[in-house]
Amino acid sequence: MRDHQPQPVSLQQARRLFAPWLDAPAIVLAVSGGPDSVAMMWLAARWRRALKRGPALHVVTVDHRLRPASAQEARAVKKLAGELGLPHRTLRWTDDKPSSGVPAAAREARYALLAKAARRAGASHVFTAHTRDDQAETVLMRLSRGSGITGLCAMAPQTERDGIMLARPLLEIAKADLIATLDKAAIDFAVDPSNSDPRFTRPRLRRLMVELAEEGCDAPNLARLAQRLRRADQALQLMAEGAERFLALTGADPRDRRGGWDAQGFAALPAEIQLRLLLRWLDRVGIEGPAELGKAEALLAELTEAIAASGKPGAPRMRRTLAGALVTLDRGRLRVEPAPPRRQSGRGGCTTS
Ligand SMILES: Nc1ncnc2c1ncn2[C@@H]1O[C@H](COP(=O)(O)OP(=O)(O)OP(=O)(O)O)[C@@H](O)[C@H]1O
Repeated sequence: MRDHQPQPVSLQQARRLFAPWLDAPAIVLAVSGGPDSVAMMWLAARWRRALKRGPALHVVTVDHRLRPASAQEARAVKKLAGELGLPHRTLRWTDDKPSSGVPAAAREARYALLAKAARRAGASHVFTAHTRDDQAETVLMRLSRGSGITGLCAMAPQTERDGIMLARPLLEIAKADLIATLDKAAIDFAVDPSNSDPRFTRPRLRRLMVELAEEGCDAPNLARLAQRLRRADQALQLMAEGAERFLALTGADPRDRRGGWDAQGFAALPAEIQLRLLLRWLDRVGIEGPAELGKAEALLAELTEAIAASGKPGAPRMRRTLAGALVTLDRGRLRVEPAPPRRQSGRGGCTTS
């Protein structure tokens, strides 16, 4: 294992990290009171002060009211934001809490509140303080669920939600460096006990990572894997778009009853591109949300066999439903259409989903 010697993040480094957002009109900093987001607030405030121009910064804390200390933590963030000359708002999660899946519901509510706060502040972006360690944990979590290439890309540096860009400027920074930054500046932060509660997956993975790191499977390597896969994923996505335009030349779009793609042309594409096209059309046409990767792979394997056999006499037609879409192979044409409504009883016999 290569030991990482924690280093405070310098102003010069902060300038490089935040530079892509220099021309944003305003930015909401999502600050929970934990070390990562407090360090982000401190660094962004120094960056903004040194610039003497750039986006207006607004600090927002969401009080989920799940722990007795949460209101006090929000007040501590407000106090520090004030000392740094930044406006601060606390938004409370007032919805009824679900009986299960509280962390996921809290996350969903948090992002909705942050997007609302951004719109109100005229901000184009919300910054969260996800670190390289969070990225590595996400990769491990996805690995343990058998994710494919796209899933293993883990968190993107920037994504869009409800017209607001969610940016993660610290995704390449080690958590230990952010803590060293706060230590050096003598700034206090909150410690959320649920971050080490073994009932949750992430804390368990965090513990596991200490052992994995001994074998070289450490946060820098896992985060690097995510970065490399993101590059590959983007390239494959472009190839899939090109292949789709090419297939469109061989027939109408796959929803068209009289058209559809030329099945042999589809089968000649690399398997990964076929899979991406299938997933894309299932998503566009189906009404049940994205198809599961494993199910789409199984369907593609069946299609590949059926297309190979389709030139032979007596080759059967193929009809399968998945994720609310109907995939058919008939007389050399491949179609993906909305699935007809399901029959209440009886044996349909052609359902893959
Ligand atoms: N209650 C909250 N209010 C505002 N922003 C939050 C809140 N919880 C999380 N965030 C944002 O989402 C990011 C990731 O959340 P996560 O739960 O992983 O971090 P955390 O445990 O709150 O600690 P830290 O602040 O050290 O990241 C945070 O860095 C922060 O930017």
